[in-house]
Amino acid sequence: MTLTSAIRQVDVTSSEHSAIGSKAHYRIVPAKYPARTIGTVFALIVIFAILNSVFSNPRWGWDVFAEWFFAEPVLVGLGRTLLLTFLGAFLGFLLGTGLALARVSRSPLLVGVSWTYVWIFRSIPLIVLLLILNNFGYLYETVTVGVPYTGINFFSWSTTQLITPFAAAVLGLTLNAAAFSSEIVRGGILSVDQGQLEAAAALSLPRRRQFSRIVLPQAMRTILPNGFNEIILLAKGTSQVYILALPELFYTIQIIYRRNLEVIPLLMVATVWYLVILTVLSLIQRHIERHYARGALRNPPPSLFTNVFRRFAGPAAAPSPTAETAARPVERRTAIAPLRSRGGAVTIHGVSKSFGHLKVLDNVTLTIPAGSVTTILGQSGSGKSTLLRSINHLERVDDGFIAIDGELIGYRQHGETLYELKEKDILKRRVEVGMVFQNFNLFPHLTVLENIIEAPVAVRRIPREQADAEALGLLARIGLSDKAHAYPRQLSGGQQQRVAIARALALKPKVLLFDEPTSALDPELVNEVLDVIKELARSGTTLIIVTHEIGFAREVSDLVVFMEQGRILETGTTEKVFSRPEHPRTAGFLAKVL
Ligand SMILES: Nc1ncnc2c1ncn2[C@@H]1O[C@H](COP(=O)(O)OP(=O)(O)OP(=O)(O)O)[C@@H](O)[C@H]1O
Repeated sequence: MTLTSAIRQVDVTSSEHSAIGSKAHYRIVPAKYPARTIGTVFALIVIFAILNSVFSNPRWGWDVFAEWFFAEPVLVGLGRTLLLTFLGAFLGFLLGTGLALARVSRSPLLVGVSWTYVWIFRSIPLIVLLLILNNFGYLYETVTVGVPYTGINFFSWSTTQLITPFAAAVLGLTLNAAAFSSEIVRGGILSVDQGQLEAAAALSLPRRRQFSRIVLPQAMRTILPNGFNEIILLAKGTSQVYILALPELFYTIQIIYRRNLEVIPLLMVATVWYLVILTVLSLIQRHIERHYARGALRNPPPSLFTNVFRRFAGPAAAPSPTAETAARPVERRTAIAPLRSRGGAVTIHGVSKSFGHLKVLDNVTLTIPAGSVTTILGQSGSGKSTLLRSINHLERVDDGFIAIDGELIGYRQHGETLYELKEKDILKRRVEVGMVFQNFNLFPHLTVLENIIEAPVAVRRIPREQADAEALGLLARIGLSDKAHAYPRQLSGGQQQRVAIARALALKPKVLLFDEPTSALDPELVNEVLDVIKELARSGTTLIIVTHEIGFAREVSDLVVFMEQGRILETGTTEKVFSRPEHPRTAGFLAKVL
């Protein structure tokens, strides 16, 4: 194509555009999909043919169906099916959750017990298990509670009286469901990102709270679809208790059709009741899944209720969030006032750490003055992050110790010996050290405000109103007041990292650790985070920053540490390290990056 023809073509296109732009309203004709229309018509014909055949064929016996559908014995059987399903699912998931926790615990004994349980009970067919439990009285005539091997007994029952057919059914269904649900719950726990646990631990949340508030709600997204599958299988599986002559829904139906020989209509009674049970379970599942989907999607689809409301009220009735946000004035950040009068002094003494044969920290000794800003520089893999994570004991060191204001993190000293603290005591000491991660590690199922107040409320026991007020103050300082009720996935990377900084600050730590806070950000978002850290540098809190942003390190640091192969090669003021590096490796590194 020549240049003139190209220009002519552009002219034609732009004149077409201006013709389109001149008219106010157009009729929009939707695209046509003939194959889709033919498919829909075919499906309607097939559905009509099936329904017509089902309702016009007298052998289906719909009159008998109507007679028995609400009959008392059927409803009693249905009630028993529902009770067995509820008890089996509830107790099964309770036991299954315990087994899953045992399986992911650090105790080899608990792991072994859980693994063996799942291995045995997933192998035994339910029907066999039910029969064994029903015949337990043959194996053990009495069940006794007492002190073993002493002859001291408190209670004694006859096994056949204790394990009735109903108890055997509940026990069998529970033991069976527990084995399967344990794997479902374990799958859910494993699906939660490791960073979430680290962030919860860095915020000093107690173990139980880490599980109930952070891990479980996120694991539920994975647990729920499989879990409801298991409950639905259980609801249908209850029909196997017919082997114990227990008249649940299906067994009742069998008794009736053996008497009146109306097999098909009565099987339809059972089928329709099972359909009703499954429909109700599916609706419950949908509702619970929506609850646990909080924050999982950037733009969650509206609920069924909202859809119906919008249809009747018209689109204008729903407020437009974009209009609302647009109307808000652009917020300006206010300077970050000192959060505490004095940061903590950090003493790192003779710290070494290996991963297998790889020595990652080699006899590191460093003193960081209270209220100072220290940046740790060095090539990739030199041990910077490991040193930082050792300061708040996220990484356990092999040798040496780290203290904040003279108080050891992770250990108790007695004479020449250091005793490692229990996890709950480590969590208490960790409150003094905040941490901001490279990948933010915000809790995606909690709003920005909930992320920030989680630790102050759970760890420092600050009343909710006060925690909210302080969190809103922090959000104003980082210029994100209007995002208090947004979920992390609805924020940009830079905004997420600013919230992560606010979350760490909310505990008012003496020392704040930054692990490459900008390396997961697009270049244009880096400055907004660095600006917040610069403000913080004047706040009195001790900051220790691992970063590859050399210009920023030069501007903000009081102390610069250069690491290589797990050792500190050089430490000094910014002026000294950047202008007159002593070690040739430091000079080489700076020459490369500056
Ligand atoms: N959990 C672990 N298991 C085994 N090796 C590890 C583990 N964590 C870190 N390492 C290794 O330890 C060394 C130091 O890692 P570290 O993350 O501290 O380096 P870094 O200086 O922070 O690097 P970067 O700048 O690339 O983040 C690396 O060789 C790394 O592969």
